[in-house]
Amino acid sequence: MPTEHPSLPIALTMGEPAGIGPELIVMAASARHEAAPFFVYGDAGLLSARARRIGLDLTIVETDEAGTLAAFTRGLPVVPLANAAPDRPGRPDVAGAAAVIESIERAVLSVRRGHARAVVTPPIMKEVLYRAGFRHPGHTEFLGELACRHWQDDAAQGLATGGQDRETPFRPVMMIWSETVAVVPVTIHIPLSRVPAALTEDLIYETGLITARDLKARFNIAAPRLAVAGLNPHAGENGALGSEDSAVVAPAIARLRAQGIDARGPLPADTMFHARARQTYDAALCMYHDQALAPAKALAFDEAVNVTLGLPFVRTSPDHGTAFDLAGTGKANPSSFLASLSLADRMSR
Ligand SMILES: NC(=O)c1ccc[n+]([C@@H]2O[C@H](COP(=O)([O-])OP(=O)(O)OC[C@H]3O[C@@H](n4cnc5c(N)ncnc54)[C@H](O)[C@@H]3O)[C@@H](O)[C@H]2O)c1
Ligand SMILES: N[C@H](C(=O)O)[C@H](O)COP(=O)(O)O
Repeated sequence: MPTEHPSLPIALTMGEPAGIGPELIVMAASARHEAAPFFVYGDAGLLSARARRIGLDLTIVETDEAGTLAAFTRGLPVVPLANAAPDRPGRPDVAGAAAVIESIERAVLSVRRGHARAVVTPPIMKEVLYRAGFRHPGHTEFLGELACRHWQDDAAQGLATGGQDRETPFRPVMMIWSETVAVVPVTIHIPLSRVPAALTEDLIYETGLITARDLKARFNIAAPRLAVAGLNPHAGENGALGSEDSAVVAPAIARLRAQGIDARGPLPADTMFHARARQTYDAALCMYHDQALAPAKALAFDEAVNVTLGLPFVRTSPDHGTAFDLAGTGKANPSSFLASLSLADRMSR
């Protein structure tokens, strides 16, 4: 599955201009993070201003895609956007939304066009993008659409796409990964009240298939072990505390097992994250966002990485959000962002 060229740089998006994303980028550039070259689709004025605010003396080099590797030897390569982003730390503004979206679109296209080998995205503020008309719940879902647009549509036009057929849409799957624990929310950015209806046997089965496939292909785990959480307390307590575990989750697990995948469950979610339990699986499939992300962030907030599985390219992101309370102060911890760069580098080699 990996098709990227290791000598290519990694493309960064800019993230929410008012959040900590821009300062994480300049911190990483300043640290010459493990020398895996990267560039950013961003606003050079904003990035310079943010570097100055947090006391970093950083050379910003505006360039085009062809010049990014050479520019990385001199500083932070920035491929300029058509849209501007205001430098107002802690004060998100819909005026920056077009730049945020453009940055994501161009980073994905840069991989498709062979200018980059992976995409790393600092956090976005979803609500401000919704106000600007953004139709996707978050990056994960938007990246799935961009993959379809650039890989599937190219396949339909007969262009080479590394084996992608023109019929099957990409299904992005969120995984929060760390050495401590890896979790996959089957439903992602939806209100809790909609989870039971959204949770179908097919959705759980397909999410499990994609997770197992990408753990093999991208993480070199020969026979991935999946632990599948139940939806209800005590995984439904034999139907006494809810029917979904036996009616929906268990049949999906049976289908995964029939495909040769080592999937177990439905397991009571409250007892599957303690240290001994975590030794028994490579990823926990969880039924809703916080069932997955709360344990992952509790156990590994500073180093966990958000990875999108199911795409024809590597995408990672830190596990935290925009942290408006820290933006512009220089106090944000860059470790999850640096881990995202390292993992993107490793996965795309
Ligand atoms: N990848 C993404 O795009 C992504 C991920 C998560 C949240 N978000 C967005 O971020 C916004 C804010 O979300 P939130 O407040 O729930 O979570 P958050 O992660 O931004 O902040 C939660 C707490 O953690 C702290 N924190 C976060 N990152 C930190 C860092 N690097 N160093 C030190 N402390 C840090 C913050 O100061 C805050 O106290 C929301 O709009 C959400 O949609 C985006
Ligand atoms: N659900 C993620 C989290 O809470 O960390 C976050 O919102 C990021 O999602 P995207 O990568 O889809 O934007």
